[in-house]
Amino acid sequence: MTVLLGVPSKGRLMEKTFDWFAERGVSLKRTGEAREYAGAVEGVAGVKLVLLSASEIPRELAAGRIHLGVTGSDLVREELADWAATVVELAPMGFGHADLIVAVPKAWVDVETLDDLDAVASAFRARHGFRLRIATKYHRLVRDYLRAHGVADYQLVDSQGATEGTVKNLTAEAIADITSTGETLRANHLKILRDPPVHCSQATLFAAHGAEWGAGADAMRAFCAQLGVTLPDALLQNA
Ligand SMILES: Nc1ncnc2c1ncn2[C@@H]1O[C@H](COP(=O)(O)OP(=O)(O)OP(=O)(O)O)[C@@H](O)[C@H]1O
Ligand SMILES: O=P(O)(O)OC[C@H]1O[C@H](OP(=O)(O)OP(=O)(O)O)[C@H](O)[C@@H]1O
Repeated sequence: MTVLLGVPSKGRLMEKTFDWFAERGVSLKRTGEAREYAGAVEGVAGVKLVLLSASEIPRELAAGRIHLGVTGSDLVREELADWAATVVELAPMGFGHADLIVAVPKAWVDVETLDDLDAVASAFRARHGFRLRIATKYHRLVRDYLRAHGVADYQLVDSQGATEGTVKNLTAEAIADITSTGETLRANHLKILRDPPVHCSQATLFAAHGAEWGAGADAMRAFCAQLGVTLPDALLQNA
């Protein structure tokens, strides 16, 4: 059986993933025509490359359709209800850093922390008759975070992109999104709350608990040894 390795199919995440494996003697390549999602692995036996959208990799791991996957740690936590029981973090990869944060309009001079946001949210509801809206695509992570910090009087509104624009467009009062340079927040007159971020994300190599390893177990052991990655004992116990 072949070990299936899921990797982001485009952009910076794909290129940096290819670099990370190359530094460890494994060559990952896109093959075929420019827009064809086909790939090849050289330098290790019994491993096949599967090119996927970064946001689909958590689901493919959970379904056991791939054995290994590279994606942002934020996406795994957001997409999988019980992520730690479903996948194992084999290696943080040191790129794709982004913080999932909550931000409010810069003009809200009295709001610097989640406690301030909670106070404003209660007042907002009393004044407007509806709950303060926070735009995000990270529903699970943001809901859990706000619950843990005692913020209750809000509603999440879905935003799958250009989230920082929702405040200006009057479809939300605040946002929760990832940021790396902070430029998009600044350009949209938003400021990050002072509390610790919802999550500090980076690209991570994950393995699926529920995948069938079969004869692929030996290839997996050799692959992890080559990558310098520690293989948790529990992972291959059913192989
Ligand atoms: N500005 C950024 N800086 C650093 N990392 C980022 C940035 N934006 C996104 N990321 C990270 O990249 C990952 C998402 O990558 P990407 O947008 O390519 O995935 P995707 O949603 O699957 O894309 P698509 O659906 O268009 O294929 C997330 O883990 C996220 O944290
Ligand atoms: O802090 P910065 O360096 O400005 O980066 C942050 C931006 O990057 C991401 O957007 P992406 O480019 O993935 O597009 P999206 O808005 O469609 O998600 C994120 O959603 C922010 O909008």
